[in-house]
Amino acid sequence: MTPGRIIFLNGTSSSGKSSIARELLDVLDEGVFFHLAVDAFNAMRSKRELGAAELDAALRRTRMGFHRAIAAMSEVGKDVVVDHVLSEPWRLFDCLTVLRPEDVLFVGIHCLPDELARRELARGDRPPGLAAQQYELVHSHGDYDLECDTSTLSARECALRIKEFLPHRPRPTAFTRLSRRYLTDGESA
Ligand SMILES: Nc1ncnc2c1ncn2[C@@H]1O[C@H](COP(=O)(O)OP(=O)(O)OP(=O)(O)O)[C@@H](O)[C@H]1O
Repeated sequence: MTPGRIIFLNGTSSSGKSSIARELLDVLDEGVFFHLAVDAFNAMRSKRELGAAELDAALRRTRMGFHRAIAAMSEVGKDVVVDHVLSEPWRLFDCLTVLRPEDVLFVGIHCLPDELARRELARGDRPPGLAAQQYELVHSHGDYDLECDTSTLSARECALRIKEFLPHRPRPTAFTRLSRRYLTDGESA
């Protein structure tokens, strides 16, 4: 069975990942893509109050499960658009461990800090300062197949750029280069 393609969108909160993922499902007309969002996985959890340590452990395992769900969908031939925030090094390392690197198109979603703060205030459903706190962390590995800046492009325009790029993605992929750096050569983040 041919593995499904994985379009992996990584950026801070409010950078526009979910908006791009929705547009991608609309514009990608070859194959059937599924949008897998880390937020949606977190929202599946029962709402029982947890202590700080228990919550941390639950969130970590939820993310590990999320990474494996992406791998499982791709393994059974489903194409996926992933919407994630790689704000801790282990999240990227875990993805590098469980996903087939050649199947991943790794897309950095950027947005200027002032615009992120404006969006956070306007949407009102994210704590102020969340995006700023993640800003330096999410792109620290510094390698992508493609990057989009939503300060200047609409979600639709980003989706169209990704669609156009998908058949021409370079080999080795960014995930392959990152696997070599972090898993084979043992570089730390
Ligand atoms: N390209 C864009 N230009 C202007 N506004 C945008 C753009 N993309 C998204 N937005 C707006 O920014 C807000 C956050 O967008 P979205 O939910 O797509 O971000 P996200 O990265 O998925 O955030 P989170 O990780 O917090 O769920 C929304 O109000 C959305 O309408």
